[in-house]
Amino acid sequence: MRAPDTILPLELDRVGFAAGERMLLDGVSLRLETGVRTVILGPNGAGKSLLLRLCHGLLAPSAGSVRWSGAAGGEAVRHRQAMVFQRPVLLRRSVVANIRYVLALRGVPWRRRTALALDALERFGLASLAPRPARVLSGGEQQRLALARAWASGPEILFLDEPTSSLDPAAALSVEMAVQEFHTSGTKIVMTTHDLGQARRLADEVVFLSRGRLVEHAPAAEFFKGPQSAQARAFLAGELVC
Ligand SMILES: Nc1ncnc2c1ncn2[C@@H]1O[C@H](COP(=O)(O)OP(=O)(O)OP(=O)(O)O)[C@@H](O)[C@H]1O
Repeated sequence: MRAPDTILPLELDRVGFAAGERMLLDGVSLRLETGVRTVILGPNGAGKSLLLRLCHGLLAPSAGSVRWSGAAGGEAVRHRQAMVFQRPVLLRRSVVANIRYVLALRGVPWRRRTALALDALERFGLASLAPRPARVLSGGEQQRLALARAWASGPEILFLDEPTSSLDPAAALSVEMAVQEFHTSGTKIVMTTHDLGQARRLADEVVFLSRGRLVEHAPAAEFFKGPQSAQARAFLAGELVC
């Protein structure tokens, strides 16, 4: 059961991230609200993954601030988020044990862990694979396991970094359906993708980055119909490559 308070919106205030002399992200101010699916777009190297990692707390900004609403921060905030990567990070354990492990980290009593894990596997069509070693699953199954693991922890916000880029179309579609299921259940979605068809299907709003800067933040329908910036127009036309 989710606590009645919320960690959203997430506010980024003039966030920068530097590597040596190079500003990889610069001056990014952004407010991410609950209820809308946010898709981050931009050419290779624009800073999309960095932005997700900064939001999720895997990296600390070198400038500016990343602030969650109404929550104390630290572990309490981390436990209310989940992140799914392009290639899932799975333990050398069974499918069900991968989920039980995360539940243990979140302090779920051991008696409830198996039932919650099996329920999540069932939801993502993986129940029959529960006893298998996680690492022998196909790429698509591994990604669904990563999603089931995230589901079991009941996140308020789910970050996804190019979750379908190494999957075939059928597996990608099942990931999209899973993302939709999170959204319907009330989890805030923030994802990156290079698949513009997928972005059109999933996005309520688009954050467009280019060369480490936030160029547009707009409702998806507006962005795809008439992007305001030359960079976004070139990107949508397939002309902007960096
Ligand atoms: N920890 C790091 N240290 C130094 N440079 C980094 C680090 N992480 C990313 N970069 C560089 O920062 C830039 C932005 O990287 P990022 O992975 O965020 O881009 P992206 O928009 O996700 O690109 P892609 O679409 O290719 O995945 C790239 O030039 C990358 O090489």
